Amino acid sequence: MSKPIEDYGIIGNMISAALVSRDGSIDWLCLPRFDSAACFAALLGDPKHGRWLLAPEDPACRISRRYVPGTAVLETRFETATGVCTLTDFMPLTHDEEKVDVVRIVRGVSGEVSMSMELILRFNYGQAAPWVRRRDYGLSAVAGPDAVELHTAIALVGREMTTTARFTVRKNEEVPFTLSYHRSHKMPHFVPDSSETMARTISWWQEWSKRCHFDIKHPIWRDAVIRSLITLKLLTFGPTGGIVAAPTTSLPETIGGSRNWDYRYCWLRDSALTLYALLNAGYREEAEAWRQWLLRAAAGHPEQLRIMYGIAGERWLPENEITWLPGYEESSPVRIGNEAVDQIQLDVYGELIETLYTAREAELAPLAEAWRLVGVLLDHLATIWRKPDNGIWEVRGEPRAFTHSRLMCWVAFDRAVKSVEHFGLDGPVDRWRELRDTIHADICENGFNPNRNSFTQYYGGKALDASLLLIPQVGFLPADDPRVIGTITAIEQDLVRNGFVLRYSTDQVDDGVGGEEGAFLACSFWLADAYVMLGRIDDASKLFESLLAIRNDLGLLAEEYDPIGRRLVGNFPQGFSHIGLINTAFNLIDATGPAQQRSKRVAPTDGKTR
Ligand SMILES: OC[C@H]1O[C@H](O[C@H]2O[C@H](CO)[C@@H](O)[C@H](O)[C@H]2O)[C@H](O)[C@@H](O)[C@@H]1O
Repeated sequence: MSKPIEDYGIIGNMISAALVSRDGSIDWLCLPRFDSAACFAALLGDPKHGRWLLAPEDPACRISRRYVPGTAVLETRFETATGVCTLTDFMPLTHDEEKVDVVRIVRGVSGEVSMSMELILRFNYGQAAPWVRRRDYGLSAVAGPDAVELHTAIALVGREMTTTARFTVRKNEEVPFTLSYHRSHKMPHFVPDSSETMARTISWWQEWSKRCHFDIKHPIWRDAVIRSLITLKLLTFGPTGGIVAAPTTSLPETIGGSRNWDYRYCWLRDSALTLYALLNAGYREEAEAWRQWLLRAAAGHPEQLRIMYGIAGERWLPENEITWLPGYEESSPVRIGNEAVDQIQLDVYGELIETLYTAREAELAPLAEAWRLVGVLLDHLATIWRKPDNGIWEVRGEPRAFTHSRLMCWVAFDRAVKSVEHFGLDGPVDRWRELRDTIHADICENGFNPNRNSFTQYYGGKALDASLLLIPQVGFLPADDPRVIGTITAIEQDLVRNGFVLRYSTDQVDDGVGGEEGAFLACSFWLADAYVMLGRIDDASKLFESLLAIRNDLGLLAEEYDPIGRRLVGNFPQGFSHIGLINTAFNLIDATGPAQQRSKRVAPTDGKTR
């Protein structure tokens, strides 16, 4: 039986991440990297697909939890009839991509608590039961290329391919457990001292989050922004700077449906908004690493530009279904890999070129190869911008002339022109200006439906699309242009469900998948941004507050929200949603926030305290 998505917290070390449920069970962990096979996959099945539980034996205990402030160290507090204890979960930082540890420390707070542990290791996404050997420090488990060592002083019992233990913890006692991954042909390693490692991990995260520049006059929003930044950092693959969209695969967009995708990859689309979020919050180093990742990933022939890449820039991400996992609340299939990698999505040219332009505006070190890449990409884009594509939402139905795709083609040429104008860079600027104007006219003529008084999802259609909320934000038309106001009004009328915004209506648009989906949270943040740009600050604040209210108790958001079932759905936690939160918060506290910066093509404020 699956647990609500809200029940999960994330811990991680910028190599991989684990989901820990309220009841003390790690139900998702891929080792050694985000995109490796999971060794705990109960999230998409049940405990026999792998999990690691540490919990009081008393099922009636009261549970509360929090992150140690400013960190990714999770603390769950269990109150039982006989005493209170905490469980602290974290993943120590590491420079070695192949040595990844999870540390869990049970600490007595008062009285005594009887605890039990259950470890079910199933490598290869819940399928491969390992060989388990007893060791003087605990156990070692091997399955093919993978091995883990469990270090504990507690006596272990092995039964039916499950390792269990029972122990009692009293006030001020600490009982640590560590699980350390290594390649099975290599030597195991140890986490030297779990308490010291915890102290080091806490202080690293607190130093990191102290760097956030967000006005302390708004403490609640500031906390939300810091949690979102920590989440974004946790989605970063440290060695390369790539940022995964989410650490999970196949958490469904509709419970019981088939809209289940693998998000453990890096999308070019999410890049420009990520850069604004990082730079405004003062994280230049991370922004620089992200830009470097983008440049390495996109390097090569412009016709071969992909819309997403693996965490090190891999291009081969074939999509397969895992038949032995039943899926979250029976939502099948469970997919590994993502077929969208081979799609044509023309907006990515605009996303990428805007990211490089913004980096230059923000005075990240100028890179000659970045400008060369822009020229090569635009030569190609000039020949293909009229082609039908799969669009921002990666539809698997018929390719169309999506309005948002063309909008971002306009952005691509616009930012190139601005680069020549602002930085004196060399390029065929007259040709780019001409193409920019041609695309602008084309969108206004074919992407706007006068009868609906709205821009539409694709040329000649009637359906709406929430991506059109970005029209003023990217500087295509001012927010008070009647066509923009008409589009915002139409979206408010047609795409808002119980206060949250759908990407499009699955009743009116055939996206080739079937079934419904929840409200896409990034789109709700974009509506709040559009309100800010229109000066409707109260509406923006209200919407932002209602988005904050649907975060789980740890401040985490999934990709979508089911406004009828009132629960988070989709992959979790999702970068796009948290990027939306950060950018909207900055827009709300500052008239020159990311939406204005983007529309005016000026630099993010680069971390100056507001
Ligand atoms: O639901 C349709 C598509 O959903 C995924 O893509 C979404 O997530 C991406 C990453 O944040 C985002 O860039 C994209 O715009 C979203 O639609 C999925 O990966 C696709 O395969 C799927 O068709």
